[in-house]
Amino acid sequence: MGPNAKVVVLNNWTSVRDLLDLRGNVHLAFMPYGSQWRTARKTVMEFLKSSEVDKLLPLQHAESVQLIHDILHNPERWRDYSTRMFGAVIMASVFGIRGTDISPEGKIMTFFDVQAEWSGIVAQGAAPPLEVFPFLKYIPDFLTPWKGYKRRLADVKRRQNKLYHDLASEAKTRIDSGKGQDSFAAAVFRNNHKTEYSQEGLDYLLGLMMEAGSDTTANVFETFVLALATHPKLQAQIYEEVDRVFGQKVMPFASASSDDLPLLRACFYELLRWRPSVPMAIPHATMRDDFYEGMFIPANTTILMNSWAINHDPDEYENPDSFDPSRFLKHPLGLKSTPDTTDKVLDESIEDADTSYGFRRQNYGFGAGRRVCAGQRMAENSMMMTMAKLVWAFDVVPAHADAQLDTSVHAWTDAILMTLKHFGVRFVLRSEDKRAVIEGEWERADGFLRKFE
Ligand code: HEM
Repeated sequence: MGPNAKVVVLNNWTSVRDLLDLRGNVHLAFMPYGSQWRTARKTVMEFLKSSEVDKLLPLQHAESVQLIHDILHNPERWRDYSTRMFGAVIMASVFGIRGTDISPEGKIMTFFDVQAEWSGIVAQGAAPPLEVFPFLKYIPDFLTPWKGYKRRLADVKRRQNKLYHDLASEAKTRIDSGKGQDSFAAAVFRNNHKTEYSQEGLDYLLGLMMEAGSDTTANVFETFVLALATHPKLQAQIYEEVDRVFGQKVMPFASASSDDLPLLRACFYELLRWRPSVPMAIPHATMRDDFYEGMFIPANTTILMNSWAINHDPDEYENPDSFDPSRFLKHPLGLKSTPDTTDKVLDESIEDADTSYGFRRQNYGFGAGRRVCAGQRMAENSMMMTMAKLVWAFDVVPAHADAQLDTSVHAWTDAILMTLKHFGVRFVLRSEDKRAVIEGEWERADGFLRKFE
């Protein structure tokens, strides 16, 4: 909760547009909106703008080849490999370091471990509501339901800081020795005479990219695997599309610009709508007093954007709880009708909002307002690359033919970042010829990825 213990939950897209996108007088609870944030956002946007991010496609291709090769050889560990892959794309592009290790002590798994712990600690209801009941701080820790909360928070923060610091130091040493010159870290170190980040600021800025870009994307990919296993007819249609474009002899190289894969792209949009991995986005907070539709919202009120409710609004989406990518083939925003666009003054500055639909965003899975996800294009490239290869290589089926896989909300953990609980799937190689193609591509990919060692 915000410092004044007040919370406003935005449950429809028009209130998100009005309060976050058009007024923009809010900031993120975790890093106040101010000059420090503006500098960081500018640095991050420079690296994540489409023209720069598309240069990472060969890396995303090579890493996704490794993912498919890993699944082919050891399908039981597919989730470890998916975690590794999305972490490794950020490690290589941000720090210039290759991430191959999937042992629990390796950098990527340590990162995911710390991240899961942090996400659990800050989840709604897991932290003591000290702003509402200040007397709680006088109650001995062992008598509260949040027993050990402070110690756990301090411990996770210490582990996180150490990990970020170690990664930044390793990147610096490599960059000083002439390696990793085109990484985000190298650009940040080169320009630091202008931006003047402290050591802690640098560690945090680089760590933030890892935090923001890896498990979010891994979660969406894992949801795709579940969607394939539970929608065999749809899977056959996606395979048909991928096969038509790439054929049998090469592994797909797909990206956000692949206009010849409309169904695959629709799957990406539908995954973000159906099961948004950050269902309440990141808490924002108002900087000053405000009025909205007759309501007074004092400064320092926490603003929660309920992407889940927006994405499942039955007035806007046909059968909102069904996974149905075709809705995005019928309507660019996946809607059953066009929302009213006439009542609001439009502001040309909103990124990624479609003016033809009254500044409604294409989807709300990436948040909204000034703090909207900076990595949307990078996420779409990574997802298109991996989804196309997965479908090209394997038929994804439930582990037990007669078992019904759960796709209800109960199949996910309840935390800031929704993660799928265990579910059983098998990956059936589509043809023996493809095994040889995968092995050949893997050799080339491994050669490419060696430059990050
Ligand atoms: C499908 C995958 C992804 C999802 C669902 C996602 C979702 C989000 C959400 C919900 C936010 C908070 C927005 C808000 O508060 O309104 C966010 C912020 C952010 N995301 Fe993503 N994200 C994804 C991938 C990425 C990638 C690949 C990167 C690249 C490193 C990235 C970088 C960022 C950054 C830097 C921010 C913070 C922006 C700021 O505070 O100014 N994200 N993301």
